[in-house]
Formats: sequence, structure tokens, C-alpha cells
Amino acid sequence: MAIPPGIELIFKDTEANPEAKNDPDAKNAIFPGPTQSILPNAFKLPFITLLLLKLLQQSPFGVNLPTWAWVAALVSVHPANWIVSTLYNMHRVKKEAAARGAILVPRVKGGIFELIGKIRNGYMAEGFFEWSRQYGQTYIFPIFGVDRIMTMEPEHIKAILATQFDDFHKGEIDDQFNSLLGSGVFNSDGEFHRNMTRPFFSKVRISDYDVFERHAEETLSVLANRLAQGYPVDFQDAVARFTLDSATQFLFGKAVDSTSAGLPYPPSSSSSYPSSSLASSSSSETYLTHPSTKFVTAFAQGQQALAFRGIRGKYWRLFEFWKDEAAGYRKDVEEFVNPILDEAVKSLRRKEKGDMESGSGSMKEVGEEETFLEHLVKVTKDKKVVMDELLNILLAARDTTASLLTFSVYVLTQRPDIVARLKSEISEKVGFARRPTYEDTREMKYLRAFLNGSYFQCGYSIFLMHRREDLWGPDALEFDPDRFLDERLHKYLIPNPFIFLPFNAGPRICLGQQFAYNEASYFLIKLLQKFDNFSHVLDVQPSQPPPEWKPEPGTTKGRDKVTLFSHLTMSVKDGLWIRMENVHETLEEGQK
Ligand code: HEM
Repeated sequence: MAIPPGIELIFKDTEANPEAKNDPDAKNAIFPGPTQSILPNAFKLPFITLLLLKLLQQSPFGVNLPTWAWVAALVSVHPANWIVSTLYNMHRVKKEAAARGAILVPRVKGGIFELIGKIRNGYMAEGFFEWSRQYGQTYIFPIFGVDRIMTMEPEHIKAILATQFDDFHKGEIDDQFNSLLGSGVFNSDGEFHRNMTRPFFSKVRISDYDVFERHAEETLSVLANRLAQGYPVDFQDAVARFTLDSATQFLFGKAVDSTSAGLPYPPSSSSSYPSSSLASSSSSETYLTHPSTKFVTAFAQGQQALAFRGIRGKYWRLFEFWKDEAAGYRKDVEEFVNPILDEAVKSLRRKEKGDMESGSGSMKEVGEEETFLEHLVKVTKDKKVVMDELLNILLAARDTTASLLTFSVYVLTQRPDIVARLKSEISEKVGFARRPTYEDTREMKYLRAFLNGSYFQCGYSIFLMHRREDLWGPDALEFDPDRFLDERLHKYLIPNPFIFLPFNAGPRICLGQQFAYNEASYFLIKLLQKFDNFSHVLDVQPSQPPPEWKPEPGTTKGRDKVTLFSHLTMSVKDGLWIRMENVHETLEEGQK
């Protein structure tokens, strides 16, 4: 899973896998920090303290403490335990490291307070990047007394994802994500969910471009209409709907038609834009009250709540003592998914009836015509299990590819030279009149390199690893798809493939990788066939990096004109507001 910066990295679980301790290769792997210390839960310690004080009072010594001393003892028991266990753990780690001949991971100074300062400055990733320049590619940063390990080291990431896969598990993440995602392929260990999901990613299924055609056409025409009215558009919102509709069509056999909600209007005062009857409150209301908008918002806010849990780590329940912050969002999400599920059950029953009458059909195997949802409904009668699985896969399929397309188009607004290269490849391989085919997209090497370059998506250390100059060369921070095509490919990536991991690696590599490449390629070809002159509309872009950030060599500062936002996936904070011109209009202009 893409773990955003701030979420505790999967840790080496020597407790669960005692053999890992004796593994010689594990010596130089990320060393387990005090993260695993046994800290008491909220009530156990005060209760034991109370019991001891009571015993002391009733003992032959008859120690009678004044009320304030009882209160002081109860209040200080947690901080005291924290100090003692932290010191003990530091000592234990040092001793164990010496015994293994391992190097201790450096610890950043300042921890949470420094991190909060960096987040306030607007760019969390730049904070992590700065630490990597100061402390190296692997470091510990403590949050609320719990150590987090961050790494951008391909060898360590390879160990976590592939070579020492069994030594690592998703651990607390599973617990933190439960109230929104339940248990499903994305946040569960083990092979069960993956095995159930895998058959739906056969080549035939992922190269069925009819799914993309319908939804790409719808999305592009909604965008064109709004642009024709003179308004900029939030491209991020539009592609999140395109990927939701495509994913639901692909997985459930029926799209949820979220594109029919329309598009939001720019957040700033509409005075600088044409007054249109469509901008009237009724049309905005349709957008706001559309069931898919409620779903999209609840799903995003739910993920944000999970990201906060990640930052709070093992103490997250204390912060949600009175209220589960994600449960409400899950309810809203269920409200939207429930009718889809009921419809799938009904359609399955109809099919079963038909199959029984005709004497055909297998209840065990995945048929070519069967949808993922139908398969789930067959495998289990437990509605919660089906719902969990659906939400997991929707998260995997929707937000990730929407993020890729959003950042791709952001690049198009900044780099007319890249737009020209992409258009020239389209002209050579597909032309501007017909639909792209699976074979076309496979042939389009520059488009693939462009998509590879656009992977802003993965948070945690992958995000920063993709920006390391020692791994990618002195121009690592430049957006340059040619690095996947020219001599740099042979110099950096081919000898060291673990430096590029947008889809993860090892036994839990993304199942939707080819689907995502196909979907994004298809959409971008259609977009570029139809539009030109992409521009980022800064006067309505709500969130922008601090103006005092001047471009600084070796940093990401001053490069981006949008603020990044990350929960389980990464997005542009408050949308990506752009303009683009219809190719036909541009031609007419040019001919005048
Ligand atoms: C640009 C688009 C995408 C990116 C960058 C991406 C990335 C990832 C990553 C990093 C993981 C590993 C998560 C982990 O366990 O830590 C993953 C898992 C997964 N992805 Fe994707 N993904 C994308 C699109 C998709 C799509 C479109 C689908 C489905 C239609 C999909 C289905 C899955 C599934 C089912 C898993 C779980 C695999 C498992 O845990 O065994 N992904 N993806």
C-alpha cells in the first residue's frame, strides 16, 4: 500500500518471525526501533497503580497518602512509564545492534515539533526530503514517543517488499484502517483476498477498451461544455469521476455514472467569469447533492481520518475515545454502494435462474462474463465482507489512477514541449480521428515514459526515492520522461530496478498495473486528440505553495505551483484548475 509520509513504516517483525533475528541478511536491514515497545493501554496502568496504593494502605505499614498524592500518582503514571520504557528500549536497541553488528539508524532532532513546523510551511514531503539530506536515506523520527522509520533506500525497500517479505506485515495499519475499509485486499496480510481478486485482471479483461471509451467520451464532453461557457475546470474532480465510472463498470459490470453530477464551479468569486444560467444555484446544487459527490467526499474524508490515525500511531484510539472518526464516513460510503450491491445480487439471482433452467453455468469458477461483484456475491453471503472488498478495490482503482492523470495534466499545463512530443506520437501511431487500441498504447513508448515520470502518487519513501540524485542522476528533480528512454535508462534503472516502484514489488505488487497504464494512456490520447493549449489557472487555484519559496537547487521548493495533499494516495490540494482549448476551435483561430 502506498503509505503517505507520516504513517508508520511497516516494521521488521522479529517478534512474529524469530528466525529473522538469525538471518545474516537482516543484519543491515532497517533496525527495529522502540516502535515495538510494550506500552500499556490507557487504563491498565492507572488501575494497577490504584491497586498497589490500596494494598499499601491496607498493609501492616498502613501507608495513608493524602488525596493529592493519589491523584498525582495516577496522573504521572503514564508519563513515568513512557520515560522508563523509552530509555529501556533505547538501551535494548543499542545492545541488540551491537550484537548483530548493525548500524543504528540516525534519529532526527525535533521529531513531531519539527515535522509540524514543516507541514505548516506547506509541504510535508520537502520536510522529509530535507531530513534525508541531513541524516541520510534512512532515519527515525519520533511522534508522540513512538519511533517511525523512514527509508528511501532501494535495498531496504526491496527487503520489505520482496526478499524479506515474510518478515514484514501491515500490522497496525490493518487496525487503523478497519473502520473505513474493513478487511479487504488492500489492507490485509495473507493471500486470501489477492487470490480472489487476481482472476479479474486477465489480459482480455484489462484490454477491453470499450469501458474506457464510453467514460472518457462523457468526461471530455462535460469538460468541453464547461470550458465553452468560459469557466476553468477542476480536472482532478473530473478524472476522479472518470476513474470511478470506469472502475465500477470494469468491476461491477455497471458504472455508477458519477460524471452525470456535472462539474464544480471555480471557488473564487464568479465576477471574472461569464454569468451563465448553468452556474445558477440549481446546477451547483445538483453537483453537491448528487449521491456520487457525497460518496466521493465521504471516501476522501474517511481516508484523511485514517491518515491522521497513521500519524498518531498506536495511540490513535485515545484521540478517538468518544467517537470513531472514520465510522460516519463509512456509513455515507455504504449508503452509496448498497444499491449497487443489491442490484448485483438481484442480477446474479436472475442469471442463476436462467443457468439452472438451461442447465449451464458453474458456481465455482470465474466465468469470462462474470463481474468481480457477482463473483464476490457467489463466494460469500456476508454483506460486510463483500462491501469491504468492494471499498478496497475502489480505493485501489479510483484514487490512484485519478492521481496519475491529474499530475500528468498538471505537467501538460507547464510543459508545452511535452504536449508537442505526445501529440507527435499520437499523430504517428493513432492519428486524431480514431479510437486508440490496445496495440496502439503498447507501441507508444514516449507516452509510457511520460506516465512513468508523472508518478507523484506514491507517498512514503517511494516518493522521495524517486527524487534521489545519487540514484537517478543530477537531474533527478527535473520532470523528464526521456530518462525512461535514453542512456539514463541503462545507466540508472536497468542495473537497479528497485529504484522505481510506483506499483510496489514482490508478492503484493499492484494487480491493476496494466489496467491503470491502459486506462491512463487511453484517456490521455483522447484528451490530446481533442484539446490543446493547456494552462493552469493560478487565479482560481485555491491552494498554492508559500510565495516566499524561491526555487532552490537540490530541493523541490519553488518548482510546483500546486500544494500536494496526501492521505492514502496523493492529490492536488483543492483540485487542479485548468483551461484547455478545443483543437477545432484552435484550428479555426489559427486560420483566421
Ligand atoms: C496509477 C495507478 C495505480 C498505482 C500507482 C497503484 C499502486 C499500487 C500499490 C503501490 C499497491 C501496493 C499496496 C500495498 O499493499 O502496499 C497496489 C496494490 C493494489 N492495486 Fe494498484 N495502483 C494503481 C492502480 C490500480 C488499479 C486501476 C487497480 C484495479 C483496477 C488496482 C488494484 C490493486 C490491487 C487489487 C492491489 C492489492 C494487491 C495486493 O495487496 O495483493 N490498482 N497498487
